[in-house]
Amino acid sequence: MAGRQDELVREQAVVDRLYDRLDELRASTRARLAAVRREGSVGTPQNRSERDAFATLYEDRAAQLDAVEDRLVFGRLDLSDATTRYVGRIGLADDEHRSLLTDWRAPAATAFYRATALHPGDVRRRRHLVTQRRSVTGVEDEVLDLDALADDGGGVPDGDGVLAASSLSGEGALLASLASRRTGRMTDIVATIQAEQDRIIRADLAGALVVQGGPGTGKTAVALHRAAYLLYAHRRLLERSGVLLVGPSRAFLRYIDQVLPSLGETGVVATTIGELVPGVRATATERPAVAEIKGRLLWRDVVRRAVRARERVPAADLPVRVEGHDYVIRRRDVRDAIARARRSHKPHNEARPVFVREMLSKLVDQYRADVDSELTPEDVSMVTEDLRAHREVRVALNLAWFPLTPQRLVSDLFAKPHRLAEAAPELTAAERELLRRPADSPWTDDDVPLLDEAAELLGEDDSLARAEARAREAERAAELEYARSVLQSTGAGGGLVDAETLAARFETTGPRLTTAERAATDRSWTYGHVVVDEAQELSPMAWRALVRRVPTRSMTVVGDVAQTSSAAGARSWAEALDPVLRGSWRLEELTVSYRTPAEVADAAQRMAAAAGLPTSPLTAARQVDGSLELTRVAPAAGSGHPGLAGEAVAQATAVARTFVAADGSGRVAVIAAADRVTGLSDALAAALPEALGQPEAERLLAQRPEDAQLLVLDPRSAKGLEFDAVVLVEPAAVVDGDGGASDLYVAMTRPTQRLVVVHSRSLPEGIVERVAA
Ligand SMILES: Nc1ncnc2c1ncn2[C@@H]1O[C@H](COP(=O)(O)OP(=O)(O)OP(=O)(O)O)[C@@H](O)[C@H]1O
Repeated sequence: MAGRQDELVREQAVVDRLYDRLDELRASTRARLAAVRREGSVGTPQNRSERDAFATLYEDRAAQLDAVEDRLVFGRLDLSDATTRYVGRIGLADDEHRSLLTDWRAPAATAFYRATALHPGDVRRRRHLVTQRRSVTGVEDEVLDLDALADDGGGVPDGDGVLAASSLSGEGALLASLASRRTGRMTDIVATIQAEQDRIIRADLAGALVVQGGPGTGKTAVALHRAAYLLYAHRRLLERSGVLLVGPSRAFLRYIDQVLPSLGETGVVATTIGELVPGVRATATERPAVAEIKGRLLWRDVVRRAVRARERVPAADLPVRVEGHDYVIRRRDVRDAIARARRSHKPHNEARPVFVREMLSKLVDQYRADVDSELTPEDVSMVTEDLRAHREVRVALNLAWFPLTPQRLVSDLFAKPHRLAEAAPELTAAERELLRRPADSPWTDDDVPLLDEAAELLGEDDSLARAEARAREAERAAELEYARSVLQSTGAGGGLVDAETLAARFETTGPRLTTAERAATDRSWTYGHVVVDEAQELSPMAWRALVRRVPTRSMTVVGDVAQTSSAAGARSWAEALDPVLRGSWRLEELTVSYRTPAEVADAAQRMAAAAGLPTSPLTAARQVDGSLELTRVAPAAGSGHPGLAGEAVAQATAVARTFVAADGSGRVAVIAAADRVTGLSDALAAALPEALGQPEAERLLAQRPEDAQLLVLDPRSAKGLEFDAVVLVEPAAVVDGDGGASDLYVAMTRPTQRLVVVHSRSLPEGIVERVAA
């Protein structure tokens, strides 16, 4: 063991040096930040704005340096020119700019993930360093060029050498990471990215890349590491335009929210479809049949027609009397004014001033004809203002060109049957009836793409724009005042620069926000790249809303069409993407399951195949003894299945004893059809004190749902998440639910260690392997 010990000592010296360097950089960044802050808010606005910019820069850098503490360095490459390269979370150099540590995203680190015994390139040996806090606790070597190492007397250190021909890179480190207890938060995989994943992570920025893969193949991990890679490789472009990450739910976004910061990236905007439109928050869930209808692309036309319906020629001419004069709001004039406003090609609300201006000028013409004399410009503006202020005129013009918000437009469509009938003739009466709901109903995820469509066609409400313009004017006046005071106090200005020019130079562009903050509050922001996870759930209308936000179509789309549970989601990528991306997307596939043990993955694959789901091939990376348990319960007499619930609770507490630790690690989920969740949850809570003891029961029951180590949930809520162990209750009932066999596929593939299936009905086909007679 002496060889191995020596290696550990040598590596520890390197690791110490790297952490020392990290500490030095932290200290100097903090010192600079403190110096900038000390200067405070004195000086010209320009000085202040420069200082703010530096403060933000140093704050970001300090946060980045703090975030890389854990496993700062994890790899080493021994190259054929006898040099050594260390790979870690960030790049570090010494004072003379000599590289000490290579950022995992740099081209020089690619070989760490890609070199194989067959194609070693210039790599002779790849070493994985295992560290705990700042100590090196293990090394794992893969010798890629056996001849070269034998020549110079090198070799595989004893202990943890791994097969050079292994298909998994850094197998020991990988398997250790896969078997580790789950914490309820996803961790990065930067030390053990596999070659097929690395190729996707580093793929070109341009175009839409679709990553299809079965459950647990690392799609989410790959999508997040790709976002970090793209920000590194295209920093100038993406820092200005931003990266948008779209996930299926807030709970999911919380599950993954530490991954990017741990990779030193904090500027990504994360959202769900339900939060895509600022000012709207979807809180309700749609019935599947309604979700399917709302997802259809026909809403493109429906929303357009609904907007057009608010630009309308009245049924008859309307006489009005204003300040003693008689006018007629003529149908012909309204028709012409509508045509003129439409020709401006502006969105509805923004084109409204054109319509109003046109109508008022027609009415002034009537006045002119009436008084039969030339009008001075003052006369014209007085008459125009009288007309504009007159209530009846206002009402008539509003009816002809109604200013409205996206919320009002969409809500009216569902609350007023005649509006929907007029705008959506392609829907059947039964479908329209399904959509009907009161005007004040809460928004659902499926409404949001329709609201976005409406916002696009309506544009800003000009009353809002006017209010903003007034606010800007006030701000500008304040700046002008400030500039005057500067001119006075410095004695400058002798005809060379006036207060207004100076004010224009000082003019701020609003509060100083980061790209991410600005992007998140601006509906019309266009991003440099969009990453979509669980993308199979998106409806055609949701795709439209997303594509609108990335005109370059630079996207990473990850998902699994065999796991689709939304009625509006995709069953094939071509069906989902061709209408919006017109064939300009490329497909990659991931096929190794890193999460689910082989026995469980195989059962899930058999079930999915028997149910006809469009699965990708799936090979499990590891075997775990006893990972699949099937428990049949006899249906109990009387109402419901108390026997089933009782057994589920007993199994859940038993696995909790094995997997849930008091230090907060370990996660166990009971997954059941949605209508059983509350009952099972109550039964489990009631059983805990006796099963696990009062203190442990209290500890577990006090946990917030998002941190719960033992919880009951339905398959849809479990999507994208993982647990050490899962107790799956009555799979046949899961298949009977809205998500069908896809939901069961999701439920079966959540555990990293053990799946316990408790059932009273027959198991869906495939779960049990049929042995040929
Ligand atoms: N190269 C790797 N090294 C270590 N762990 C990995 C690697 N690839 C994936 N994993 C782990 O495998 C698990 C599954 O990954 P992930 O959640 O990204 O899969 P997924 O394909 O998105 O799954 P699902 O389809 O169920 O949403 C995670 O715990 C992830 O950290």
